[in-house]
Amino acid sequence: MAVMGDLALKFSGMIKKDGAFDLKKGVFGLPISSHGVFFNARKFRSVESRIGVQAVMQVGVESAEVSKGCENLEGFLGLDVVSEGELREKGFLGLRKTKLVCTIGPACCSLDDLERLAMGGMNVARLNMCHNTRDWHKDVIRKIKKLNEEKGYCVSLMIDTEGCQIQVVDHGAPSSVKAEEGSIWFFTTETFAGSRPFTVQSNYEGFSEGINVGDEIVFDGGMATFKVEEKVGNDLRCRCTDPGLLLPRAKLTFWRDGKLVDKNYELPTLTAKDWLDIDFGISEGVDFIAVSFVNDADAVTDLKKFISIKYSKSIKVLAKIESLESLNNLEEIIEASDGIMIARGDLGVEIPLEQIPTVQEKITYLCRQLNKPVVVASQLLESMVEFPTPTRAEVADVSEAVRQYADALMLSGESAIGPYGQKALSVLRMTSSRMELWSREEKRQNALLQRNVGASLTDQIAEHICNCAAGMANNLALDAIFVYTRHGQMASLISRNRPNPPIFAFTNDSSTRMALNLQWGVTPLLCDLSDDMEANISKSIDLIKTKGLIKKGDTVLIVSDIVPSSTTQTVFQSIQIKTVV
Ligand SMILES: Nc1ncnc2c1ncn2[C@@H]1O[C@H](COP(=O)(O)OP(=O)(O)OP(=O)(O)O)[C@@H](O)[C@H]1O
Ligand SMILES: CC(=O)C(=O)O
Ligand SMILES: [K+]
Ligand SMILES: [Mg+2]
Repeated sequence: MAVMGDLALKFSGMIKKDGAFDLKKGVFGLPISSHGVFFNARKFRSVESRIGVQAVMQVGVESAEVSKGCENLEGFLGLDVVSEGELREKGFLGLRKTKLVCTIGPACCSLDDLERLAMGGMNVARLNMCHNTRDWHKDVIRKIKKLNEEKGYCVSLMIDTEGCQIQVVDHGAPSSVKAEEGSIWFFTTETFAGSRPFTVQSNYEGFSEGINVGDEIVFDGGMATFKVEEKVGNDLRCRCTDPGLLLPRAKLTFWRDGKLVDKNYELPTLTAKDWLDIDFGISEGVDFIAVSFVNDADAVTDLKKFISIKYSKSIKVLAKIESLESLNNLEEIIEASDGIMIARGDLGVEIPLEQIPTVQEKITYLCRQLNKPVVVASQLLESMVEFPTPTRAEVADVSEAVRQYADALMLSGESAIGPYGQKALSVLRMTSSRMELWSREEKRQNALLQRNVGASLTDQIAEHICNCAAGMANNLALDAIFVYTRHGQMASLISRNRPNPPIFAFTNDSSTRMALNLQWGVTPLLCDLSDDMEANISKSIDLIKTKGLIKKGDTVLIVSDIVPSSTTQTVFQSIQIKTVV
């Protein structure tokens, strides 16, 4: 623990221009050298599934591993208590489609608080590694796992890396300083204790490199602005041109002729502390890693390789879109990732605010096209950090994200530090349910076009089956869609069509179940799956009927992509409709 503490401290102090990269190599070098020893079935599947028989063999290896942990699922219907309650109360069409992510912080970290959020519809709990200690995060993770195991909730866990950006060093008190118009300030990397009048210390050694006289320095996307008047060695002498508050850890951006001077790419996406946080998260069993300040696909690809080689397990990697550079490489980043977070907070520091709505719409559209879940994050209900009711504009913003068919919405400070976290969650819940209903009534999903994403024939067949399934379920006004899936691919392909009936995804892989928690309209269930598809179907229908959740006359559409573990059996991709008798 002492080592972790030291590193954390170092990185919140000064970013060395090369130090962080060296450390990253150190962490990464270890698993790379063992490449070839740990062959991972999942990795094989994605690469080799285009080569027929071999793919079946590899999937066979994996399914054998997977079923090891699920031996006692026979006759068990792993439906979470919240979905079950919602289903009983509101029926199939009443199930909420948009998923909800809550950032956990000091205002909601007791077991009771967490349970209230789980009951209120939190699908994913996000831990921002920028704040607090690993022990604090460990405690939250364990509490959530306890709630899942002992009380039947199904809340997935996400860690969000700190990353690094050019910031003002936090000297402790005073918490903020006012800069008056025309006042002269020095920007430096020289370290000093306490605060020094008219001096701002940056955390990045190279902050002034490439910056010219006449350039502007903007605090936190517009809190205050300075014009560079003189370069003095590594320091900058600046005049305040737009007065405002200088907060500790404020983000610094540099502008020339109205355009951002992009210095982010000089910094590593994953610092040494981030790698330690990632190791910590994986060993604590989190389901998602959200990577801050991704600039290109490489950061995501490297991390996914690292996880598959070192841990041989499936942990979903989400790329956070919050830099100008990430917008330039958007499509390759989405393709490389398991999902995207539109991190509007930091994004709004790098691009003009008026561009955020169109950028958001473009990203949500592209993610759906490429079949990757997308989370819309930051300031959705910002006023609720302080007040018990949202502004009308905030409700309109939430509705707009739902109208765009985002998979998930995220609370930040509203749940982490605000006193009205549960209320904010219920505002998200009610607002999204309302917009979902309107979208169904208006038949808006009929206009959704899908891009073909499958490369192999098998993948293309799966995709067409899912598109047809969604169309049939809507046109025939069926009650529910059941999909049997080991890796969640079919469930996500159906979800992509945003169909009216709820999608129940039956899987025997608990990591697939937790990952599907972020997917629009999918209720994941953990159950036993055999190679006998007909037996799987009738058993799950019986179990749901026994619980009184489905009744005689209900009609369900059933989709399956279970690939049998024996190569002598054929791949079972099917679509069928059953009326409950
Ligand atoms: N674990 C925590 N401990 C203390 N404060 C927290 C914690 N998590 C969040 N907060 C507080 O909640 C506020 C909003 O949280 P959040 O983590 O979403 O910040 P953010 O700045 O939007 O995210 P990021 O740092 O990834 O850009 C933060 O300013 C912070 O004060
Ligand atoms: C969520 C986040 O990182 C942001 O909005 O900046
Ligand atoms: K973060
Ligand atoms: Mg951010």
